Amino acid sequence: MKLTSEQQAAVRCDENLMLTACPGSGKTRVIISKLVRILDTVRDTAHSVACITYTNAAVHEIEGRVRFHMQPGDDRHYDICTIHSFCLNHIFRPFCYLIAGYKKGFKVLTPESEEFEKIVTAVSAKFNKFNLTYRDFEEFTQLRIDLDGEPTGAAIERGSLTPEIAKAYWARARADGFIDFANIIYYSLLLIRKRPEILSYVAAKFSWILVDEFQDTTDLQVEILALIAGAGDARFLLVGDPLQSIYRFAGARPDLAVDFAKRIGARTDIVLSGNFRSSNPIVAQAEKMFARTPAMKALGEANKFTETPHYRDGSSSFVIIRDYFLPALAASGIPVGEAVILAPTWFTLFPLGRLLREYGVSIVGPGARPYRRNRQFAPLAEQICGYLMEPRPESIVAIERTLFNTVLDVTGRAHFDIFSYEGRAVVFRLLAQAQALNDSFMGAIEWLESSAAAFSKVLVDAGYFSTAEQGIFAMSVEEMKTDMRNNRVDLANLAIDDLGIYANPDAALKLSTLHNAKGREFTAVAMIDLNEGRIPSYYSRTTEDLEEQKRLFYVGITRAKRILFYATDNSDRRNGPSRFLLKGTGVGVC
Ligand SMILES: Nc1ncnc2c1ncn2[C@@H]1O[C@H](COP(=O)(O)OP(=O)(O)OP(=O)(O)O)[C@@H](O)[C@H]1O
Repeated sequence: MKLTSEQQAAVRCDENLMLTACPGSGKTRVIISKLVRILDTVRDTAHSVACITYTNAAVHEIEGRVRFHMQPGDDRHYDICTIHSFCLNHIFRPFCYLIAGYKKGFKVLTPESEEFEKIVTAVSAKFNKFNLTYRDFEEFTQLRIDLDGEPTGAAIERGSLTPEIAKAYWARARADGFIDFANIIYYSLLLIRKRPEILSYVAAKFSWILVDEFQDTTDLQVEILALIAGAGDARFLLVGDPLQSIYRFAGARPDLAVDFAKRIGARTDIVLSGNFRSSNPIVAQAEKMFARTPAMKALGEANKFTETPHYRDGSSSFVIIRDYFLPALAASGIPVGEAVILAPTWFTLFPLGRLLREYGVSIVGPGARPYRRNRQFAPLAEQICGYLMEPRPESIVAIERTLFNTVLDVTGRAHFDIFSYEGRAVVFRLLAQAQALNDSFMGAIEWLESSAAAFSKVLVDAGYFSTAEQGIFAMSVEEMKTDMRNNRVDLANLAIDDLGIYANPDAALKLSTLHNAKGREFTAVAMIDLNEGRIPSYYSRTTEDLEEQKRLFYVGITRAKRILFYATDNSDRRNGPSRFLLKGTGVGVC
């Protein structure tokens, strides 16, 4: 793997290091090279290296890339994980028998699980809250615990939850033997704080701990790492970019990262300043927002692109995307699948998505589904609707995989023959049924009801479902309808394409919030809704809030490789262009 001299210096540094890395600077490459280098030193010892990343997607990416460098037996010496799985596997699981309520074990309460839904519904009912929307459910996933053990987080500070509801939720989860992500971190901290023998056991295990996206590590997480650092000989490579810290609402604070680095005496003099992602004009925009020291330089292939970033003001985001962004993509020969529309909040993306689809552009939705993802018929229905929208041979493999998981979910039986010739024939039968129903021009709800019945019959004939399991899809459709009604979806006008957007077709235009775009890159980016009040949002009152909004804007700019579009909406005359677009306070395009 080719490394720049800055990247090499970071990999070779054998002391504690806090590495500040500009956007697109190849942090992943550095972390992988470091991991491979450390493995050479721990192979014949009892030690390991932990590589803590921010998301499961990052875990998979690093795992996939590290595999090429591994020797047999190496897997005992490294763990690539999120901070939650680090705490779960190395602290909470081995010692949970010490905690009342978890003495006999536990199950993790994931937001996709049915138990999560049951617990949230039951606890909300106690507080007289019924007909929950996905926002209500989401608020429970945002709950956190502070260093004193008290409930906190945006859902309490500015959402609809109270500390009493949070406590009731956790008590109920615990009574049922479940633990959520917030408590995994909290109990792990308690265990190592109160039991020195546990702390030294954990600290002795690791010779190195590598932490990616360190700027978004929360107070409790930093405390856990600090205790481990104080109790053993583990060295730390902390990689991050304080200018991309955008999770304050989740408890992240860049100043904590700096304090921790000081506490462990980490070097801070190595910096990655080469950006391999973006063109010169885009890097120049980012530098106007935050001038870095040393300045960020465009070093990658995108260097050859010269398009200057555009600003457009229009009567709606849709009009700007239709009249300027899509033609700009076409003029540069960029497929829409390589482009993204980024907005400060997801709710403006829904109506935009619908207008774009009506205009004939296939899109990948803003992520939030109007029904719960664990509905048993939903994944298969989405994949098949995706295929109806855009019949691509690659989608067949995804449908097969989804069918396998759905059958496993419904029946508890793993039918590996789904991946055989016979299995593929069943998939084609499902697609033929789906197409026939689609051809009769029905709405999405009628299609869901009819296809639930038709698909069940195909699966019974194929031997994947028993006759007793035949009605499960229909029940699942009823649950999806209830969810959608609660989420105020206009069922009468729901189209089959509305469901297909969740199947994630590669060739579709992506719609995402700025937050969800973190860590990703796109050939072309249109940032929309860039009005005062939206970014910075109305909620941003303090200097810290405003700084965080500025960093969010910066994350948006730095996702682009070649084309960057800024759009404001002049339909609401009270809110002019965001200060981040102006000279002096921003990129200076208007
Ligand atoms: N030494 C190098 N030579 C050529 N390309 C490189 C080098 N290092 C990294 N890259 C490429 O740069 C791109 C950006 O890398 P990566 O996604 O790791 O960025 P990042 O630092 O995580 O960015 P961000 O903080 O914005 O998410 C990748 O396509 C990667 O392959």
